[in-house]
Amino acid sequence: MKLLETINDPADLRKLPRTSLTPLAHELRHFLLDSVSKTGGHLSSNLGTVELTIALHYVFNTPHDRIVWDVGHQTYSHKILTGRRERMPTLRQLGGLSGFPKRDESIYDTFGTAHSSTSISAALGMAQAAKIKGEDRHAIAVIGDGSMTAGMAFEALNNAGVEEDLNLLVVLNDNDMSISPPVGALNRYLARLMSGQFYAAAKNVGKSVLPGPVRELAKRLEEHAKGMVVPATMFEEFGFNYVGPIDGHDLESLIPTLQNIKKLKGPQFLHVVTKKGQGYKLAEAEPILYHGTGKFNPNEGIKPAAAPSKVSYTEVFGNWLCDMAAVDQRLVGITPAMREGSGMVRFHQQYPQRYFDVGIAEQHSVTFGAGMATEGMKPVVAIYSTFLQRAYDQLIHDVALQNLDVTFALDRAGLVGADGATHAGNYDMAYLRCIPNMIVMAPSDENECRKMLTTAYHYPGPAAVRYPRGAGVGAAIEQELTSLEIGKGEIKRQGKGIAILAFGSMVTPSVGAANELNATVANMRFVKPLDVELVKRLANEHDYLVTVEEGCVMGGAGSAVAEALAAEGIVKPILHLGLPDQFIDHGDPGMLLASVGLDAKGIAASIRQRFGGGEPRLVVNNS
Ligand SMILES: Cc1ncc(C[n+]2csc(CCOP(=O)(O)OP(=O)(O)O)c2C)c(N)n1
Ligand SMILES: CC(=O)[C@@H](O)[C@H](O)COP(=O)(O)O
Ligand SMILES: [Mg+2]
Repeated sequence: MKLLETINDPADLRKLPRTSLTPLAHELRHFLLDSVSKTGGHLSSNLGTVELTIALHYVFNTPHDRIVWDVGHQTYSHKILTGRRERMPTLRQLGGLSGFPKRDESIYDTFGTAHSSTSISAALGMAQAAKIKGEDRHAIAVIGDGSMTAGMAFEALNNAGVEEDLNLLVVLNDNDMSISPPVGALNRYLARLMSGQFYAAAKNVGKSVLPGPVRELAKRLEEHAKGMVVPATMFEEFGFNYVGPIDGHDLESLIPTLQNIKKLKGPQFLHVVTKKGQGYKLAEAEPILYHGTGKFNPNEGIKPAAAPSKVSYTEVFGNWLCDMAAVDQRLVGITPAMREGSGMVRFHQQYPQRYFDVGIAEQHSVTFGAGMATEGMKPVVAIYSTFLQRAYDQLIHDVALQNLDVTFALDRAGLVGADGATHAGNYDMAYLRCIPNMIVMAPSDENECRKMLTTAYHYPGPAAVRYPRGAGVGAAIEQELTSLEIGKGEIKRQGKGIAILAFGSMVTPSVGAANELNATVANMRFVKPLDVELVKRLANEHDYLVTVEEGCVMGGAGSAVAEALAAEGIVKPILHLGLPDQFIDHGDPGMLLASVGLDAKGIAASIRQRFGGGEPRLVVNNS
């Protein structure tokens, strides 16, 4: 029987002799590769945290001691060791295991994560609560070097370092990578720590656990060896006891170091060095490619896809960015650490001086763009809808209130599929349309996306284009950089009785539904400014109105239509279709949309259910 199969929870792991842990790590890594290659998922980060996960569960008394995993995309080993091994084939699928920690999935998932840089705050909260309640437990935050760049992580360090009697451990998992290569001064600083202070682990742990005279001797020897007094690390200045860097793949250093740290009081900081993709040569060589994978054959590795028939919206944006940059020197492209996902690789290559990866720092990315705009630059902030949530005040206070000319390219708008509720871009239409000065667009196809980006770019104030993950409908894309008339929608299909006012990705399924019902479909294009003339006309010419959007119904584009009707004093039966007031878990995007009635069939069914059944003027199937 394999070692891994004997472990159904960490208590089983803790019964193993130390000598079994290295073979266990080997089995676990093999299992991970095999499993992720069948389901897809975040491979390279998980391969890099195998030993760290084993060591943490081996040394600490989980779940009594709390581990909070930052981002949580590296928790597959943790899931496997905490009773979920057999469910790994369901990873990120409808009804299956989440790709991130979830409190309702396991008692070992102490805190839900997926947006980065929250772990230190959450673990500090847990440690503080334990102190108040008089409970003796450790709280451990495991955070990557990329996630460490976010302001929130430093807010938490600043708060934690003065709490001298808290059992808080921050483990910095430094693999010298974010999704793409890490950026900024922190990365340079960590590299300096790594190059100069490998002896420090022994120093700091030793200092704290050795008796006084021995400690003094050790200190003198160490200073003698270096010929200088070592300056405190930044983390020590924050009030942490800094230990490291140590090799995060060497269980022989990880386990004793953690055992020693466990005995210490007060905020501890352990710096471990790991390799993204460790143990799978292809992922080690190309950690970006293997950061998030689909299914692949592990013997062959990920193969370049045969030329896809449709381009993704991300590519539409990336191509537009390069084309617009070619004709306007003022254009600058900004990404908070999502170069690949946002389609900016080619822009980075072609315009390195005008490309800015600011790290995982969404708030900063927005205000940085605002600053550029004050000087006459034309910033384009490319950001996932879900991550812009982080920068809401910056959007209002720094951009919109000053009516600054910043273009927002909001990728991953709507349901995203395998990443689930944490990454879904469900709220942007609601949270953007209420901000004065903003204009907000949602394309129904790829060509319209390009035109909307141009429209947003030329609009001399804040403007957002929100487009979904993945491919569009396969529309031909014109190469010209042309704008749309602001605030104007179009009739896509003329019918009778029912008018469907559709936004963005919902135009195509609405046409499908309208074909069944002989309804009119309007592609509204603008969430803001809304085409009020079109709304009035549709209301006058039809008996029933339906709004459809891939965004939250509450406060979204449909609400804008209802508000416009009310303002005009028009009373009409109206049905709002969109994402319900609930979080929607991971799964296949098409299935998820169908599950909330946002495919053609579901839209038609909802309309029938609401307006059918004897309503005299409803016209169905009479085309
Ligand atoms: C707030 C936020 N912004 C961006 C992301 C996207 N993202 C997920 S993992 C990741 C890189 C994290 O790097 P690191 O913490 O070093 O972990 P590693 O992947 O190297 O293990 C990024 C940018 C996110 N999850 N949350
Ligand atoms: C963990 C994380 O936040 C990212 O890796 C995210 O999963 C990327 O999503 P996309 O695959 O949509 O770029
Ligand atoms: Mg990293």
